[in-house]
Amino acid sequence: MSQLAFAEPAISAAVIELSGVEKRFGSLPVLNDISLKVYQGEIVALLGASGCGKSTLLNIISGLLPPENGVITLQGEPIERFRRWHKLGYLFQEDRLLPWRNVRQNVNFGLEAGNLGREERRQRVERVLKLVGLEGFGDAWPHQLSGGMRSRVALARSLVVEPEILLMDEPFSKLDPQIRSTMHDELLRIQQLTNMTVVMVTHDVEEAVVLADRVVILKPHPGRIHQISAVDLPRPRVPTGKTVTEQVRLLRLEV
Ligand SMILES: Nc1ncnc2c1ncn2[C@@H]1O[C@H](COP(=O)(O)OP(=O)(O)OP(=O)(O)O)[C@@H](O)[C@H]1O
Repeated sequence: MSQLAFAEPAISAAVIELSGVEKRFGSLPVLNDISLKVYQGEIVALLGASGCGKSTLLNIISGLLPPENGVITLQGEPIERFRRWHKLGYLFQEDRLLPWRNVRQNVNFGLEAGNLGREERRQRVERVLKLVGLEGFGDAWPHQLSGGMRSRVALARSLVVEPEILLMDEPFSKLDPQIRSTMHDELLRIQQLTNMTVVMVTHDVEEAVVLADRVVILKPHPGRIHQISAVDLPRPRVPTGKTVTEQVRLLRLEV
């Protein structure tokens, strides 16, 4: 792992670029001078102690929350001009499934803000259900599903828009370790297929090392970038493997 602060990969133009981003809530400064570039097909983990502003930063990248200062561009467009509904997927900590809708209808929810025709929507939903391993479960209801399956439905709903950027806020943190690990594999498989750019929030160092190409470590009061580390281990990364354990130890010293 490169311990160089602000290490950046030598690849194409940034898909996400933040420059001098600041955020306050009332008199509380939450983010201070955040500058970061994320490149096509990268998985970047935002890692840090509770309250350091990880979720706030993700919400700013998504355009849900305006910053006080700073510039944000997505694929070179100012964020307010970025056509969010079909380029950006957002996966939350809770699966947020609607209990009165079956699996297919929950996934279709991701498309309802757009202007695709009924047949195109139907095909996309079926395609994405297959992609996440839920083929044949379209008619099931949320209450009939295990935690892992619910998590797959939420992932499908965020992928059905075929996003170029996927933002994830600790989506697997409530799953038990075995299912969590399966979801990590699934995410990596889908990312390889689609070459999506992924920014994920986590407070789990091991999750960051297993999934990310780069780990951005934030420190609190106010939230700021402390270090950016490239994780250049081969995949698949085994959480209990020697190299991963060593990286986890090194990053833990920084968090
Ligand atoms: N809507 C809000 N209004 C006021 N303060 C807020 C709001 N949202 C977040 N904060 C505060 O901003 C700070 C950063 O919160 P944020 O949720 O971004 O941190 P985090 O690193 O994601 O934390 P956690 O790991 O616990 O989810 C915290 O002090 C929090 O209390």
